[in-house]
Amino acid sequence: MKKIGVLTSGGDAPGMNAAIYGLVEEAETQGVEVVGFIDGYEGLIDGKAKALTPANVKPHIGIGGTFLGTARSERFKDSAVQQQVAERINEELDGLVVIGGDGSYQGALKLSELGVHTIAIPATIDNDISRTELTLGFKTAVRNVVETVDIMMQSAASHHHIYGIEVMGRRAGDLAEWTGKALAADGIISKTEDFSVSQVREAIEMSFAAGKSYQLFIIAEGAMSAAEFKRHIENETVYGIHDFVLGHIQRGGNPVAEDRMLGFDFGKEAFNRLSAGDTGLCLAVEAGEVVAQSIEDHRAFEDRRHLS
Ligand SMILES: Nc1ncnc2c1ncn2[C@@H]1O[C@H](COP(=O)(O)OP(=O)(O)O)[C@@H](O)[C@H]1O
Ligand SMILES: O=P(O)(O)OC[C@H]1O[C@](O)(COP(=O)(O)O)[C@@H](O)[C@@H]1O
Repeated sequence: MKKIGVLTSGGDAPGMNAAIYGLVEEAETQGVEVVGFIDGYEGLIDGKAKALTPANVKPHIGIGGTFLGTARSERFKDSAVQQQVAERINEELDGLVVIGGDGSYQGALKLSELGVHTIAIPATIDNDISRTELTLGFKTAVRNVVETVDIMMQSAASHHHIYGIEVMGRRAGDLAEWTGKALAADGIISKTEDFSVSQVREAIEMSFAAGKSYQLFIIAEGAMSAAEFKRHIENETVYGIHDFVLGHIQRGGNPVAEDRMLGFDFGKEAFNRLSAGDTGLCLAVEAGEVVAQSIEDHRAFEDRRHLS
């Protein structure tokens, strides 16, 4: 193996830069060159890349986002484009590492079917990839939500307000569940079927009766919007709701140590897999260890707690 490529794709996730570092550092020990494609599959299509070394990647390991840039590339979904890209990559490189979420995995699978040696690394704040205990960025997003809501609650407590806060997660409820627990929320709506006006009313009444100074409901974006939550509660009870969408504050921020360390491990393992001649694999955490699985098995995401 002489030269490999790496790209970050889909929603950025803190820890992506650490994964690139783990890959580049391991590659250097084996004398293998690494190029980083700019803006995910967009850079792959246009041949936009830069040479990566441990020295030029290291300054980014403590920073959120991805210094390579990322994109949601519609162009790459076209099979003729995939074919052209695969032909070029097969001439120029000995392998490719794709760092991204479940959408990016599908692109990685296509490339591997077209003969490009491809390994995928799970990176998304949603933690919505099947058969891995963790995705890169999730723990940092949990930290972001908890610290932000802690601040918001100081005002809520002063006014005895009821907050309905919508968190990200696309179709998955992990971010809502983890942060709701950490914040001792009065209710966590992580799936649509978790929502019941009477339960929310009861929770508010119990909370007030217990003398709590504020009420907090954490809502997964895939379950319902904070605006919908407010509408239901205000139409069907006497209570008023302050609704918030936390938005992209959840996705940025310097990665927590766990996301950096996991990134290093994923990057290193991705290199070792390519070096062993593997392809069509994605990395995962199982019982706390980094393992490799077939990307194809992830197609249906059937064993995750996805929302309908
Ligand atoms: N079925 C597919 N075939 C080929 N490429 C895909 C497919 N689905 C997604 N992709 C590529 O992966 C990119 C990222 O996917 P997206 O779902 O936006 O984010 P994530 O990877 O974070 O889930 C898409 O913009 C597209 O370029
Ligand atoms: O930033 P965008 O493009 O509006 O996308 C928002 C979506 O991206 C995420 O933040 C991350 O999703 P992915 O990692 O799957 O791309 C979701 O939680 C959210 O639904």
